[in-house]
Amino acid sequence: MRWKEATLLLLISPDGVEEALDCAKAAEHLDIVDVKKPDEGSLGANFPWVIRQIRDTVPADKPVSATVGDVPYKPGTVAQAALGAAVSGATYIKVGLYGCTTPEQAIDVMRGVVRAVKDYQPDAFVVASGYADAHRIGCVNPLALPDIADRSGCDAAMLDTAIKDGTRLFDHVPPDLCAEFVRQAHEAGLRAALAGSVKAADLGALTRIGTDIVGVRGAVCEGGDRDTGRIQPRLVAAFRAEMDRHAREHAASVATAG
Ligand SMILES: O=C[C@H](O)COP(=O)(O)O
Repeated sequence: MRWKEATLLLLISPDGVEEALDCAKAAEHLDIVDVKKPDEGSLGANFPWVIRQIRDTVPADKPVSATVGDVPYKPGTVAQAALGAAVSGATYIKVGLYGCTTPEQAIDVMRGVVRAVKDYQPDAFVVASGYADAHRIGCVNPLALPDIADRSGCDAAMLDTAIKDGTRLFDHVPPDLCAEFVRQAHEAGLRAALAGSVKAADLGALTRIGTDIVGVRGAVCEGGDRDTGRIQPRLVAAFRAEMDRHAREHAASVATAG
């Protein structure tokens, strides 16, 4: 995919084909459609045929991403699953390194994923995801993700939250540490993606620190509820409008400072 420098992209995660249709209605307001199965975890993997149906549902110019799951430390299993997501039509492949307790384990898993996916589709975009609330599940430190992504040949480092209990990205990794995450990712030539019950109120900070992709579900679901609410095209449009407003304000303040 061609990357617009210094632009925050919006990734929205429908839970299946019906919600992907709602994303398609709001296609002009989003950048990436991310297939997941929230009832199987924060980065729960959906079925291959769902990925394929969603690829057929959303406009061809919108990349489809797929989560491979909150994965165990089983590099062969995960590499094979990641290839399955790519064969099913996803061009962004996201892996949640849930069962990796050390950077070495995480690198092991992601090297396998990168090889499996890029042997099949060299321009696929591979994302290594850690968890902002890693301390609650005992997995690898979130700030290790840029180095893990870099050393395994990924395209992006990401953070999400593992436990969706209303706590947000910044509750676990405050903005100054997220800024360090983004800085390290950029220094390694990677993109930085951030998610975790992100709300419109977080967009100012995410914009200022130079985040490349913001991942959202709950904030664009009816009632702000990622489990019982459905994605609403009008909420996607409103969220995008807030992103655009912050982008304009940030550009103006940079121009003034310069
Ligand atoms: O990748 C993005 C996630 O689906 C974020 O979901 P959430 O905003 O409900 O935490």
